[in-house]
Amino acid sequence: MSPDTANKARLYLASQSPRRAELLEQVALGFEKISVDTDESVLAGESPQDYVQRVAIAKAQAGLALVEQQGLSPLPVLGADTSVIIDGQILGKPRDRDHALAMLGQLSGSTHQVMSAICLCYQQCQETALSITRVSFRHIEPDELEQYWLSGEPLGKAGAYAIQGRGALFVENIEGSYSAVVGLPLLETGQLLQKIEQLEPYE
Ligand SMILES: Cc1cn([C@H]2C[C@H](O)[C@@H](COP(=O)(O)OP(=O)(O)OP(=O)(O)O)O2)c(=O)[nH]c1=O
Repeated sequence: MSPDTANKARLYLASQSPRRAELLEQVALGFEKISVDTDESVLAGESPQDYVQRVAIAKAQAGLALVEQQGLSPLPVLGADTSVIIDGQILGKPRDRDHALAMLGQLSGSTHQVMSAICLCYQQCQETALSITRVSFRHIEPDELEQYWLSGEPLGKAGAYAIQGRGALFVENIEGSYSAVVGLPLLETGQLLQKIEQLEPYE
């Protein structure tokens, strides 16, 4: 494993999302990436808030277990989850073209929420934060949706769009945290890291 930035690592990023790594680089928070595999199925009756937080916690805990198993240097482990919520429905990453077009069709001409949860685990401590952003889309024509799918951008993105990419052409308004929509609420990440670094190390 090699450091992902020139800065001294302050945390492990338990994520395969290139966006999350880029966001940490943007604010010069030194980190090392670790890879974990987490089941992202929604539980019956689970609220969107509970869902994103539970998955972020699961990713961080899986990362912490890996760090301990491999005897890596002890640093906080960050897990995150981002979902798009419309009419109480949780939209994750699209399975295929039809799924992506159905999601984008739902988002067209309306307002949705993007929920991004983070969890930092360090020894016996666990801190979580939830960021909720409102995003409004203009109406999108069916042929635009098709073109957007063909660009390849919807795959791997919650709600089948990327605000940091061509998806920005659909965004009429955003109220909340831009970085949280891209995948990692940076304000909360900095705050939780500071908080967890100040805690007494576990004896
Ligand atoms: C809404 C939106 C989401 N996304 C991305 C962020 C996340 O990578 C992805 C949501 O899926 P996640 O399950 O949160 O993350 P992931 O599977 O990509 O990565 P990992 O679990 O390994 O950490 O959607 C954007 O890049 N731009 C956007 O505008």
